[in-house]
Amino acid sequence: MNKRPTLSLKSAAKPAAPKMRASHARELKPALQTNFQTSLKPDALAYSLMGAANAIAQVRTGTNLPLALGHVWGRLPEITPQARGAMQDISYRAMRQLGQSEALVSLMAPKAPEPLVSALLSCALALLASPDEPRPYEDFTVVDQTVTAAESHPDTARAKGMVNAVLRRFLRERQALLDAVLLQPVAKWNYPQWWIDAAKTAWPQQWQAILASGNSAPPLTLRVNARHTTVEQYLAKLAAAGIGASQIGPYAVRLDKAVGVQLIPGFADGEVSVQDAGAQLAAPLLDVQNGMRVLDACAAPGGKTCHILELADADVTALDADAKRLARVGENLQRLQLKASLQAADAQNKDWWDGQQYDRILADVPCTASGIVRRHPDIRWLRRKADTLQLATLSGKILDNLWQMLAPGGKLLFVTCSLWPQESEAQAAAFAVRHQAVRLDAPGQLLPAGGSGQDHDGLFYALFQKNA
Ligand SMILES: C[S@@+](CC[C@H](N)C(=O)[O-])C[C@H]1O[C@@H](n2cnc3c(N)ncnc32)[C@H](O)[C@@H]1O
Repeated sequence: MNKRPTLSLKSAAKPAAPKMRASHARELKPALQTNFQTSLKPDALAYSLMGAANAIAQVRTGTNLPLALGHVWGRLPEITPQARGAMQDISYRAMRQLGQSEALVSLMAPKAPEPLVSALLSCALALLASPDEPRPYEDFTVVDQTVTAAESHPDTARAKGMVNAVLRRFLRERQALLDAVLLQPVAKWNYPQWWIDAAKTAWPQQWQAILASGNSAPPLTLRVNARHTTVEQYLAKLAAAGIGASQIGPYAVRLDKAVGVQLIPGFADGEVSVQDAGAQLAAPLLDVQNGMRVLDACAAPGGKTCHILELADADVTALDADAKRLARVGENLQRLQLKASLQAADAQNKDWWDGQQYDRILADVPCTASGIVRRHPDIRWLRRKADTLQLATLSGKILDNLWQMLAPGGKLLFVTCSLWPQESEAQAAAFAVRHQAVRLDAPGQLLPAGGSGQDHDGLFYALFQKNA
């Protein structure tokens, strides 16, 4: 029996939605129920669809997808690893196609559906309109299981007939419906309109490729631990385990097909870590030598902290404002058998600092994360246009504070995973002027890229030196 759940969703800022016809243009009501307790069996697609829909409904009211999935999984003691994987897969697909799915629903449903119904339809349509060939499930199975899922939950049961009608109509009129909605940029690109406009303004030549890249599934890229092995040796180890892979950076190996970390040879022993090839540029650029005092000022979860320590015997302080996230730096250091001092503190302040200047500072500042949307397809639906300026203001304060902690002759590496110049190049240029900082050679803006021999997220790097 489904219990009437009690927990209410955090009602955060209203999410951006694609253009809707008049009857849909009213505010979406926040979902009132997030407890996902079900009589469905974990091996049924309906079970995974309902779990994924629950997570998507939470994203639409401001919760990030990993957290939302965590809430759902936490309420399902009987869940299997397969069902967890299926929920993850469906919800990530749904995020990548949300603009299109919501536009389709807006075209077909007689009135705006309740949030959980809308989310369930988005999950089903992401499977039925999947760009993959073949599609992940038979059309008939998706429709049947979505209707079963709708029937199983008190928030969706009344909409069962409408769900059935919408999905069957989509199957009958697929091409005509798609042709109609794809005239809307939000449906075509699957980003909020302000995001599409920002990409066009910042990157007039590349915006389409950038948006398309954010909708692709990310590769699984590993960083080979230089203290343990070499890329050549590790590639041989992968080959022996029957795992296809290629080198795409000095320490970066991209697997041909993603696998769970438990299946990656040597992962538990610290031979490799999961890290995007673009992010792997940070530690070498920082040019850390043995014995240096290094501050990693926005360190969690510690990918770059660990890479620095794989390359040099340095005295590293890993600082992060989020104590929970900082604990993950500790876990990563432990797996890799590395040591750093962990400090939960705000990089805008000096109250935690012992007054001794650093030889190197890494400032991988908080940003909109617009360069890593292929890994986090929920970000585009969670961010607001005003976030860019707000985050740029915060990161400017962090940079100004850190500069005072840098020794004369020392280097500060400023990093963002943003595509927006306000957070990146404009910030770097203004910083250089404010502090008369010498700007050293660094990649600047790396747009997200795939293709032979490379594959990385969108990142920005600026390297500064303090006059001696
Ligand atoms: C881009 S992430 C860092 C990723 C990390 N360098 C890595 O490679 O794994 C930015 C981090 O900044 C932290 N942060 C946000 N505001 C901060 C502040 N005022 N002071 C210090 N850390 C902050 C966040 O908690 C987050 O972990």
